[in-house]
Amino acid sequence: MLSDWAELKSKRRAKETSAQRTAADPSTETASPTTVDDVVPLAESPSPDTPSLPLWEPADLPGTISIEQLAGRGRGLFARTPIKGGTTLLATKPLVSVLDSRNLPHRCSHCFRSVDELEVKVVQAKPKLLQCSLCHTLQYCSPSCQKVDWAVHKKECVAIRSAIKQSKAHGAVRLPDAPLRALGRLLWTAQANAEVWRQVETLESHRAQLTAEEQEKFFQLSVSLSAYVGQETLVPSCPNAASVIDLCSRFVSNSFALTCPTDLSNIGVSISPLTAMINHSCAPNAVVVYPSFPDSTSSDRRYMAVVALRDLVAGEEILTSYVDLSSTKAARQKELEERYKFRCACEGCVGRPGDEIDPREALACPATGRTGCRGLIQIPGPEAVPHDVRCPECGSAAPYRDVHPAIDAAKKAYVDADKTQYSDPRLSLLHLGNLISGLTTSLAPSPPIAPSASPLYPALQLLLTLQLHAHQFDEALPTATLALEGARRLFPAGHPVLALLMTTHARLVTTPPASDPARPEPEMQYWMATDRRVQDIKILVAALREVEKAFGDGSKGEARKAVFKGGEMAALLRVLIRDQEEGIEMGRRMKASMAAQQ
Ligand SMILES: C[S@@+](CC[C@H](N)C(=O)[O-])C[C@H]1O[C@@H](n2cnc3c(N)ncnc32)[C@H](O)[C@@H]1O
Repeated sequence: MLSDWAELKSKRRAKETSAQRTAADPSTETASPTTVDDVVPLAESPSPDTPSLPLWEPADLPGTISIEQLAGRGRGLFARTPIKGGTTLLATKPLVSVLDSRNLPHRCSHCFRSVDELEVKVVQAKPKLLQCSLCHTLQYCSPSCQKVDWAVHKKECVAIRSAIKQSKAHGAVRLPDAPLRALGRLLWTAQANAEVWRQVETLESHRAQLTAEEQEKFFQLSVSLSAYVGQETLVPSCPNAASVIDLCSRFVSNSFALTCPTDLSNIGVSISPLTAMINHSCAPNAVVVYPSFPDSTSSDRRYMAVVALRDLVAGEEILTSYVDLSSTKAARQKELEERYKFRCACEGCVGRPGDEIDPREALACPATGRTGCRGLIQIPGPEAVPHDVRCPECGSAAPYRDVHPAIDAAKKAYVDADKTQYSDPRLSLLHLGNLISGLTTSLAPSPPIAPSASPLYPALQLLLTLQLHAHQFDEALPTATLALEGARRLFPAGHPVLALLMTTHARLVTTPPASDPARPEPEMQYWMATDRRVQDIKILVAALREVEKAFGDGSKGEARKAVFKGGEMAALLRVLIRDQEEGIEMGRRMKASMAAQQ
């Protein structure tokens, strides 16, 4: 098969020298264009010639959902009946999920819980993860997780050991990265179960639309894959070069970020052919989450859920966003064209009448501090001459001078902060502090940038993560408040990012002072302020309601819904609410006994 590749490469080079690049499949050579825009025949408008993908009916497809073939965009999932917002539309187990290399040492490789999440359950002793004694790479939270995972890990373990050995011979220990390990697991799973490969083959491949650079990247990936899993595993599923490119292309356009159930950070990658049938919109009506149902078996924990963000009508297409909704339209469209090979013409990109101002590129109303006006002003283009800008909501005017240089400098500072967040979080905090003051103070006399605008919103998100990690809770509260204000403009109601920010905010405002037996007064006074504590419970309950909607109702039968609703994050909030209720009860008893003594 590698000779097949060599032939493909030399053919391509030959074509390139004559200023023409060829498509990946040698049997269907077509001249390819030279820029992303003209290389890719983008699926902009429905094309009646689009070949139909197999209409595979998965066993776990609920009766409320149908699969339909759409001209120009392949298959899609549709609501058969009206469905309430917050309903778990799909609860499915991905074919493969793997942790990225950064998370491998800290999380169970079967149920993906981190040491911190285990600590919530096992209070007495700091829990430890069990390491695979052969590869010393994967960790497990329990012998049962390790035992279940061994079915695939036994092959992966040999491959990882061999990859580590080879990398050592080249001077540095290098672990195969997450996409390679995910593809490896997919191939080993398919070897044992032919149905798995049948599902993989239903995924959309964009082989014919790849650029020369992508072909080169996939060529490198396929060489690494072949070395990692061995020819005997690769060839039965992918007998020729075209089929390996298809596999790589399918992986890129159909894989999902595996996210942590309690902070939504990316921790790895998943493949689910059922969920991958959902098409994209920048104004989505559904979202993919991993609620990690509490108090359930390890295989229950690994469910991927698709949750309705709002009520759906019968016949409505289910649409999720493939891209970060806080990024600008230009950035979203670039990613969709490059990775998913279509030009997005959704409501979020084309806009609705009255939606002229993009909150990602806006200034805040200059009167906000005085009047509380929540209006936004679109940032004028860099060529705009100094003039006054006006808030479209309250009409307040402010002098405007070009803010683009300050925003560009802040974007650079954000990239630096993002890069050093793990290696040097203190430096990251410093960069973010400079960035935020640059965006607020150096914009004067122009109005300040809106908290939803780029790069202030991503900077607030990163700052919040670092402050929480560094236990800087007092500093984190204003950051969370501002980030929540920005997020409300960027994400549709019911979105998990809003639920998470509401939860973080609620936890920061309701955390009691630490217990100190030598100085109990602050804690006593805290609990005896029962009216304020009752308000705190309301804040926590409001966050819980959001989380229950955003992470879904579990949809696994009424009896289980009470526990499963909202997943792990809701379970955590229920514990906090119970603690608060117990604290209030304690405060009331203290007040009563003090009154009795007087
Ligand atoms: C994860 S798949 C979605 C399901 C796909 N339609 C199928 O039949 O397998 C992603 C691919 O679907 C197509 N797609 C998704 N959303 C689209 C949209 N809004 N407009 C056009 N094509 C879209 C693109 O080809 C994209 O690479």
